Amino acid sequence: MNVYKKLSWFFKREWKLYVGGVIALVLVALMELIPPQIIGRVIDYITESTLTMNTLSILLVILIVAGLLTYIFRYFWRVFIFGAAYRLGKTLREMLFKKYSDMSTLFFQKRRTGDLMAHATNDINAVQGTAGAGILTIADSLITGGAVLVTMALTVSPKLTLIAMIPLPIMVVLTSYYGRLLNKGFRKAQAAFSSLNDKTSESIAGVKVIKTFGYEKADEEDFVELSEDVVDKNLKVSRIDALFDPTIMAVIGVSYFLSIFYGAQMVVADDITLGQLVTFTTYLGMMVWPMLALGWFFNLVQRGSASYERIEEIMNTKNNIGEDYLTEERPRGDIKFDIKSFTFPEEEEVGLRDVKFTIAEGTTVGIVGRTGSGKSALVRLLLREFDTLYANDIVYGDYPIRDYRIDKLREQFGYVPQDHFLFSTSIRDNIAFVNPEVDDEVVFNATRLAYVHEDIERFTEGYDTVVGERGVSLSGGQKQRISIARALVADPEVLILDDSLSAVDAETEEAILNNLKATRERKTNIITAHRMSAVAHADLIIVMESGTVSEMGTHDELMVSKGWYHDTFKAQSLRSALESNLDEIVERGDVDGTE
Ligand SMILES: Nc1ncnc2c1ncn2[C@@H]1O[C@H](COP(=O)(O)OP(=O)(O)OP(=O)(O)O)[C@@H](O)[C@H]1O
Repeated sequence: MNVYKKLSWFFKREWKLYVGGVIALVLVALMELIPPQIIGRVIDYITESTLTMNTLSILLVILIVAGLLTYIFRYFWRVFIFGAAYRLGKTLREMLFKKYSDMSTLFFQKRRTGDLMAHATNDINAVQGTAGAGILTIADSLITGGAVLVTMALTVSPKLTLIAMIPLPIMVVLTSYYGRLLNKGFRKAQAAFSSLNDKTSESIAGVKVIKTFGYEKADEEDFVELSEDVVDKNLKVSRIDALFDPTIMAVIGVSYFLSIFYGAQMVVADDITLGQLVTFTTYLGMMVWPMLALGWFFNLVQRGSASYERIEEIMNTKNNIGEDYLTEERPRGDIKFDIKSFTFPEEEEVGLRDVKFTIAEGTTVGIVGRTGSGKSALVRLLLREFDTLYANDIVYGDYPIRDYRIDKLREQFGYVPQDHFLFSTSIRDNIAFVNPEVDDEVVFNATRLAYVHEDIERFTEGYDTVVGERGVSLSGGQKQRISIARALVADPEVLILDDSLSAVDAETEEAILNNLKATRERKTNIITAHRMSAVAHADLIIVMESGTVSEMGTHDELMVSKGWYHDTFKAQSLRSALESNLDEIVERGDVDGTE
């Protein structure tokens, strides 16, 4: 029942619909009381030989009117109560989606996609069931059941009514016990469904890897195993489900037995007429639905509670990004990194330590270093992906980054992440993502800067080409350059390219960097890269090594100091010179490629 208390905010909001629905249910219950009365009267008139054509016609007209009104009121309770439940589903889905949108990347790192999707679908459906069919079943069972009981007592015999109701408490005890069992089983079934959901989405996303490794069969077996688990858990729920109806029918059977046993004796003793006994048993037949509804109610409540608890768990998860801020100002100015130590969430080892450097406003800073040295971690800290896990601070302009409103801070950046992502929509919409209303010229300008305009023009559908799941596959380099164009459209104060030139050849890289140099002269640029050529032109180069800064300076300074940067730059230059020489030799035909 707790779930209703938790949903009280919704019932308060939609009370009019629920009151309307319950009134319609009461009216249906009242209308349904009429036919048994008429049947009893007709039987008694027949046994007393007093039935006239006139009386019969009046009784039939009453029956028809009652039937019509029942039809109308049934329609209204459905619209009111189920309508309210759909609104609950919509509200919960929106709340959940907002929560997902507000959460940091860490949240998504820890949760499985399928699980998050299952919350938004299956769990919400179960809660919706509690607010719709749940309310219906309890209201109907109380109203119809109550009305039938009172009528039985008032129009036939209170004593016989009491006798017929003797088995009722047994039913209430048993069905609420089944309900508790069902809660546990249903939670497990929902969790199994989440895993299956997750497996499906991962297999679809990773279909290329699965196929190239010839892993289809093993993947299918994994899927079948999870699918069997879902069936197994749901079968357990069904076994509990299956206990409800037979228990209720058995209780009603006992009630019938008691009513006929004692009712017949009362007819013989002239305490009630035969017509009254028939009316009584007809009413008892009408108790079948309210009792089944009561059983269903316990069932729905437990399903709804299990699912609501799962949703609540997500809603109560705290965002690890602090939401307090000190200033409404937009960040402007130099960016000063002063990180004493930073540890990744749930890690023990320090990820970054003693990182101290300044990115002057309007300059270009390159960050290089071996793989895993902490280049992306620096960028992610600047974007406030991890908020509270480091000592000292990153100061942007006048305030530490944590003192700005997060949306204002992030608006300053145009970020091209390492694992770039394109939406399943047109290339144009992908590029104009931050501002769909932007002029085509702005989009073209960005794609020219990112050196991808001509590639896009070559597609039959040009900028309207749909990418991803529902459209063409783009090359890694094309995706990267479209992602760069997307970041450039907003002409951000700070452009961050996190290893974003890795999939383009050296010439394209040079062209893009020249474009950026020419157009972003007064803006800040942060470029992380593996190719030293991508940062050689930067005003400041930071070399990272095992989470700390090992070298820092301009290209010329670093070449003089002859450290890792110098060695890597030399080695990479030599390799590219050799490669281009080799290309020239092959082109001239001096080398027979086959031998
Ligand atoms: N969320 C995380 N939790 C724990 N460790 C992490 C997390 N993200 C990154 N790391 C670890 O931190 C280290 C630095 O990672 P980072 O991505 O910053 O390296 P990088 O220099 O950008 O590497 P690459 O050039 O390969 O992209 C790596 O050892 C990585 O495994």
